[in-house]
Amino acid sequence: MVGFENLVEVPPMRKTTVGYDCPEGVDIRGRYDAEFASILTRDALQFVASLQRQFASHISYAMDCRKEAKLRYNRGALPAFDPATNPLRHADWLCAPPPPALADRRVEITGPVERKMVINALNSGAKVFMADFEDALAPNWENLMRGHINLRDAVRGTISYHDKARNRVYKLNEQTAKLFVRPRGWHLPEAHVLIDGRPTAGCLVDFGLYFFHNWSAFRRNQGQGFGPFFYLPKMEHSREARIWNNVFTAAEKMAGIENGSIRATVLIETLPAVFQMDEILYELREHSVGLNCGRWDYIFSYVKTFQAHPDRLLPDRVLVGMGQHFMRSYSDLLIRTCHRRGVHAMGGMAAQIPIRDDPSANEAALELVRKDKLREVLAGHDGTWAAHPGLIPAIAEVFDAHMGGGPNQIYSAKREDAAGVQAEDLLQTPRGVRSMEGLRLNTRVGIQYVAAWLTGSGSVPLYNLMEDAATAEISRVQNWQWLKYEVELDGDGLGVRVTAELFGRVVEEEMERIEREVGKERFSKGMYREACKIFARQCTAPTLDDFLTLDAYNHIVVHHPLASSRL
Ligand SMILES: CC(=O)SCCNC(=O)CCNC(=O)[C@H](O)C(C)(C)COP(=O)(O)OP(=O)(O)OC[C@H]1O[C@@H](n2cnc3c(N)ncnc32)[C@H](O)[C@@H]1OP(=O)(O)O
Ligand SMILES: O=CC(=O)O
Ligand SMILES: [Mg+2]
Repeated sequence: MVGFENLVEVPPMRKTTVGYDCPEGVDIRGRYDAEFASILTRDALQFVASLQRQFASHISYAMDCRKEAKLRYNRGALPAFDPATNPLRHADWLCAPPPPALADRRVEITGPVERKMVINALNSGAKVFMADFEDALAPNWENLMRGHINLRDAVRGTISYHDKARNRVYKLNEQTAKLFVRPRGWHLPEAHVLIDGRPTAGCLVDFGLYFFHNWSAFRRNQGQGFGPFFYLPKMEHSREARIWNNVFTAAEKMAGIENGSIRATVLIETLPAVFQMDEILYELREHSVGLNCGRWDYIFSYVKTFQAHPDRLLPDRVLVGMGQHFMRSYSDLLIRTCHRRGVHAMGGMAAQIPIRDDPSANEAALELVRKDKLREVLAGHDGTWAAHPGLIPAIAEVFDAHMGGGPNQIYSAKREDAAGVQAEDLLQTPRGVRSMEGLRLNTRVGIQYVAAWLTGSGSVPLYNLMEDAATAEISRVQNWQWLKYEVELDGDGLGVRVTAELFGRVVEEEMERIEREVGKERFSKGMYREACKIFARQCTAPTLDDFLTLDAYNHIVVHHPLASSRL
C-alpha cells in the first residue's frame, strides 16, 4: 500500500463516520458540511475506494522506483534514454487523433479551483481552462471540497458567484473555454479520506470525485462526445503513465463509455521524464492529447535530480529561462516528439503578470510575455499557458499571427531537426552567475509562498510575478544546493560563500524585510514565522526533502474527531 501513513499521523480507525454516508472501509476525517456531502456521496466514495484498492500497490511500486532512480543519480548516474525502449522510439506509431473539441488550444489559462476564478477563467476568451488541484492549489479540506463543488457547477453551466463587496454577480458566458482538470501528483496523500485505514492517493481523490460527478454532463456540454479532459503532473517514468492509462480505462468501464473517451495532456516537468516522452505517449496513446512543457517544475527537477552533482549547480533563478540550452533542447524535442505522434505540443507558463499601478513596468512585463510566446509559436508549439486573463489578448495575438491560419501546427511544424537532440543537450548545465540577491530573493519568495500556502492560497503574486508550488520549489532547492556545496556567490564580486551562518543572517534580514513590506499587522496575523521555520528547515536539511509541500501538508491537515464532525 502507499506509504502515506509516514507523512500524516492517522488516529486509529473508527467503525463509522458521522455525517457522511461512507461505504465499508471508507472514513472521512474532514469537516462535515451538507454541501460537501453532495460530493462525498456513497457511490462517489465507493468509486474512489475501488480506484485506491486497485491501484495503490502500483503507485507504491512506482514511488519505490523513483527512490531507486534517486539513489542511482545520487551515486553519479545521469538520466538517459532507455536502451530497452529504443525500438519503440524509432517505430512509426500514432496516438489517437485529438477530439474535435480540442483541435485549437492556442491559449490555455490556468488557475486554482476557486469559484470566482473558475468563472473568470472559463469566460476569459482562452480556448482551454486548466483547473488546478496541483501547483496552484493549497490542498486543504475546504479548498478541495469547494473546488469539486465549483467544477460540478461549472460543468453543468450553473455556476455563479456573488461578490458582495462589489455587488457584482459572476455567471458563465455563452461561449466558454474547454475545461481540463489537473489532479495532484502521485506523491501527495489525501489525509482526510482514509480507505481501509490509510490516506488515499490525492490524485485518485481529485480524479475520482471529479470524474464520477461530471463525466456525463461534461461529454454533453463541453467535450462534444469526448472527455472529461485532464492534465497529468510531475511524472518521472512511463510506468506512471501506464497507471493513469489503467485508471482511465477503469473509469470508462465504470461509466460504460468507450475506451479513449477520457483525454489527457501530460506535463513533461521532470528531468527523467524528458527521456521518456515517446514511452509516456505510447502508454497513453488511446487517451493522449499531447505533452506540455512544465518549465518551472522541470527546473526544480533538474536541481533535485542532480542534488549530489556539485558540477551541475544552477545560477540565480532569474537566469534559468527558456533561452538556456537545456531548456530550449527540451522544448524542441517535446515538439518533435508530439508532432511525430500526431498530438499537441503545448508551451508553458511565463511568470509575468499584469502590473496594475505602473504602466511602463506593465508594458515591459507584457513584452517579456510576448517574446516568450513568440519563441514558442515559432518553435512549433500548438498553444501555451497564460497565468492571468489580462495576458490573453497579447498571447493570442502572437499565436494567431504565426500559426499559419490552422488550429494547430501538428502537421506543419514537424521539427525533424530536433531528432538530433542528445542527452548532453538535455543535461547541459545552465550558465550564469550566483548572487547574494539571488539567495535573498529565493528566501523572501520561498517564505512568503509557504505562508500563503499554509493559509490556503496556492498561487500568489509576489514582486510582480506569479508564484506557485513549482516556482517556490526552485527557490527552496536552489538554496539547499548552494548551502550544501557552500557555493561562492560570484555575481557580486564579493566572493562570499553560502554557509549556514550566512543563510541564518539572510533569513533574519529577509524576515524583517517581509514584515516591512506586508506591514506589522498582516505579518503578525499571517503564518510567516511558521513558514520561515518550514522553509529554513528544508533549505538546511542534510538530505533534500523530495517536495516542499509534503512537509507543509502536515500543517494543513485537520482531522475532525467523531463528536465534532457536524460542527
Ligand atoms: C508552474 C505552474 O504550474 S503554472 C500553473 C499554476 N499556476 C497558476 O495557475 C497561477 C494562476 N494565476 C493566478 O493564480 C493569479 O493570476 C495570480 C495569483 C498570479 C495573481 O492574482 P491576483 O493578483 O489576484 O490577480 P488580479 O488582482 O490582477 O486579478 C484581476 C482579476 O483577474 C482574475 N484572475 C487573475 N488570475 C486569474 C486566473 N488565472 N484565472 C481566472 N481569473 C483570474 C481575478 O479573479 C480578478 O477578477 P475580478 O476582477 O473579477 O475580481
Ligand atoms: O506545471 C507547470 C510547471 O511549469 O511546473
Ligand atoms: Mg508543475
